[in-house]
Amino acid sequence: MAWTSASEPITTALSADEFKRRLRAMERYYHLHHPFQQMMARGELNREQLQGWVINRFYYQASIPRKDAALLANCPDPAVRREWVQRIIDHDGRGDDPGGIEAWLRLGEAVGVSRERLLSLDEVLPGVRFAVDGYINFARQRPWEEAVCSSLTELFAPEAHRSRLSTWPQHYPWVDNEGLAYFRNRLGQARRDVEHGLSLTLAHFRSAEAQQRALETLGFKLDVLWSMLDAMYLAFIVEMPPYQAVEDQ
Ligand SMILES: O=C(O)c1cc(C(=O)O)c2c(n1)C(=O)C(=O)c1cc(C(=O)O)[nH]c1-2
Repeated sequence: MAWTSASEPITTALSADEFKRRLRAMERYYHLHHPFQQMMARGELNREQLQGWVINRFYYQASIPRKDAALLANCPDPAVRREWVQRIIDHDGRGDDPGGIEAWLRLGEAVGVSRERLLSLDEVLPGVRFAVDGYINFARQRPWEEAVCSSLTELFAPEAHRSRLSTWPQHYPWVDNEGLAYFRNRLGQARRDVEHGLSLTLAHFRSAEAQQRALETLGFKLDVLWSMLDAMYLAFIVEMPPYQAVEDQ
């Protein structure tokens, strides 16, 4: 895998600063750099392609609280749970706050996809489903500290949200600006999440072996995000959705 061969194995325990630097260096493989997102930022997606991204990414959004609930179920530390539970509330909402999943449904409406169509999950590509389910299952099966570490791609997410906020109004003026609230809301939430996730990762991955495992865990998560976009690229850009060859016969 690209991110493993590009990264020297850790053989002696790194200082916190050096370990953080190594985690941040994984940004090079973040999905922001995937050709699909590059096309999105350059305004090269047509309406159906942008809609396809919103429809498929909805499966990720809808699955994040289930992933976080799996982490909580594995975590015996009430202090960690007390903070981590906020992530579920951010997505599901509470009281007057409708939450991130609702914000994504509004993003769907802003790009011309009804909430019924998003909620049905009927158009989620199998590759996207497998990648996202892989993330949920990882949180179910692995120690909670690794699930914490796997969320650290959020270190890099604010740049992705900022890019969409600055490029969409210019390139996709037909998208209602109100619909971009999801990206605006995540800027603050991701910063807070990352501080918590990073401090837990620094505290729990101290030996060389553990730090190496942390890099590999972050690499696994990069794979999840990249694979989702590979599936979308094949279906919407190459125009080779699953089973098309069979159906064309
Ligand atoms: O739009 C993006 O590029 C992006 C990336 C990520 C990420 O890096 O996992 C998340 C999000 N958005 C996001 O909105 C979100 O709520 C979120 C939660 C998590 C996580 O792993 O717990 N990642 C992300």
